[in-house]
Amino acid sequence: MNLARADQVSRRYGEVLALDGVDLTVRTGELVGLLGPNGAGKSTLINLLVGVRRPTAGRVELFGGDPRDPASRRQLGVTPQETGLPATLRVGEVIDFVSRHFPDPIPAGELLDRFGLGDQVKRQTGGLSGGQRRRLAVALAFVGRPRLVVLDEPTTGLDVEARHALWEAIRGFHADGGTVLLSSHYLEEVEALAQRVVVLGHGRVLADDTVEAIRGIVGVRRVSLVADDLPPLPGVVATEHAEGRTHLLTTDADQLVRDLVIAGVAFRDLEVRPTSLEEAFLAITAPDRPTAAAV
Ligand SMILES: Nc1ncnc2c1ncn2[C@@H]1O[C@H](COP(=O)(O)OP(=O)(O)OP(=O)(O)O)[C@@H](O)[C@H]1O
Repeated sequence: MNLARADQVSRRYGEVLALDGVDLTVRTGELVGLLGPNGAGKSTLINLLVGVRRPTAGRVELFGGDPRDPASRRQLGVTPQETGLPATLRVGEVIDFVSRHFPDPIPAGELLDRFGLGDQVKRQTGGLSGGQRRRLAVALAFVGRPRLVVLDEPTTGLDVEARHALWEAIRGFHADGGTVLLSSHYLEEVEALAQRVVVLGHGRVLADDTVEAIRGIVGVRRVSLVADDLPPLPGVVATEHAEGRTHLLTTDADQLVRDLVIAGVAFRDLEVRPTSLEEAFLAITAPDRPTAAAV
């Protein structure tokens, strides 16, 4: 069953086209990562799917209905990117307040243990660390035993330990049959959690595939050098020329450098560095861009 669906969805904010013809389907039992650089449109897509905003064009569905209809959101848990907790309320009181909205909430103690906050129940939220506050905000999405949880950059600002505690909680929910859509800047986070990855860039879906397939694409490196003439080189997925340098995008930089040496290329100023997600995707998905030509 489709729990959330976007069908040719666009969203404009004045001059900015934040989403441009996006298709996305989240099915029961999936753990889907939404990956993309700043401004790619991740939060906008999430806000449309959970009914906070309306699309400019296209259709959005949640549990088969309109996300803006409260009835469609009964089995949904959400943690937005920015959250605010009343500073003077205690952790237990916040959970109690949210729990009262649901017929069968998870007991506060159990929820807090799951999120590594078991000893914080009596603390005022204003006295929590930033990481503890974020974990509480994420935990609140799970209070009502939702079928679908949507988390917008759940681990931003968390240290490694807190991040891993949160990953465990998300994995536990998924292992019990829960469905998750989470956005992230971090490939590492999506790799650790998701089976399927949807990559957004400039408001478009650049890829929608398994983690393995996406890793293959974003594992691209940039071998950059100055050379007068280059022979055809195996393993180069795109070539760019800029400011007198040639940039070769490849999935195996070591082999490419060996091939350059074997071919006797008189290169100078060699640099090897990872491509950003955005660079890799733009290079691979838009081979007819003026600066990138598939070899
Ligand atoms: N309320 C708004 N008013 C005007 N422009 C907006 C608004 N919300 C988002 N945008 C613009 O829409 C585009 C997509 O933003 P969005 O927040 O969806 O991206 P994102 O992928 O979630 O980015 P980030 O990773 O930085 O959170 C950006 O250009 C952003 O500036």
